[in-house]
Amino acid sequence: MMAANVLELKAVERRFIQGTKTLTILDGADFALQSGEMVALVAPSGTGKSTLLHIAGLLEHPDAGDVIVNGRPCNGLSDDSRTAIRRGEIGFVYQFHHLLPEFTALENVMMPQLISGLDRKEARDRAAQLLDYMKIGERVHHRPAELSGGEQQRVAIARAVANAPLVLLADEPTGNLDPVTASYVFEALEALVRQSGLAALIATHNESLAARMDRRVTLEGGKVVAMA
Ligand SMILES: Nc1ncnc2c1ncn2[C@@H]1O[C@H](COP(=O)(O)OP(=O)(O)OP(=O)(O)O)[C@@H](O)[C@H]1O
Repeated sequence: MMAANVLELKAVERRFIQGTKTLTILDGADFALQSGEMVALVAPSGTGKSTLLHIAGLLEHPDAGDVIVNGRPCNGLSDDSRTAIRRGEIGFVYQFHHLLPEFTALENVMMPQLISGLDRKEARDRAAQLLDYMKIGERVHHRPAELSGGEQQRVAIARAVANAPLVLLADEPTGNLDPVTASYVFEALEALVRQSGLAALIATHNESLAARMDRRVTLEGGKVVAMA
């Protein structure tokens, strides 16, 4: 049996008006991500990787086409329903960690779970477990500014998966790190994805990390195409 598609993009279009020009960034982009799969999105700067991830993560609407999360077409849904799907099914990791500076690592990972209605004890236990898994165990009570760049990113990854999403979308998650730290953070991310059966679409400029994923796609003429 084929694995289920947890995320699909169907004929997605996205244009931006810049001055008098219209930039066509996505032009009939189709893509499908199966559960348990790790896919690298590798494309030159400015071709639309972030745009595609934002649309896939229901942070932006496409101009045409649809995003289907776990079999559910999302474009026609209300903002509240899209937000509920985003919070429950999708985790996002950015190049810069975007952790809340006044909260500890543990509290940062608890936050999305508390917003989803989990009680403090459950949220704390799961956060501690995830941080342990990401090898932050000893530093859970540190604030982001007291953590290294690699540690901050590992906390951001733990936070992204705190609500046990189906899909993890990451926009250059190691882009801000030196190669050794990038590789270490990626290893932790990979282990987490493999262990949880999560599906991940990861934009990266790092060829050696891309080579470790199940497949690689790029953007050409506004479409998603397979890479060798
Ligand atoms: N809100 C916006 N308004 C106008 N133009 C935009 C907007 N967002 C993105 N663009 C343009 O769309 C193009 C694609 O941007 P995007 O950020 O998706 O590229 P990217 O492939 O992620 O680039 P990078 O690798 O540099 O992050 C760029 O030319 C950008 O200037």
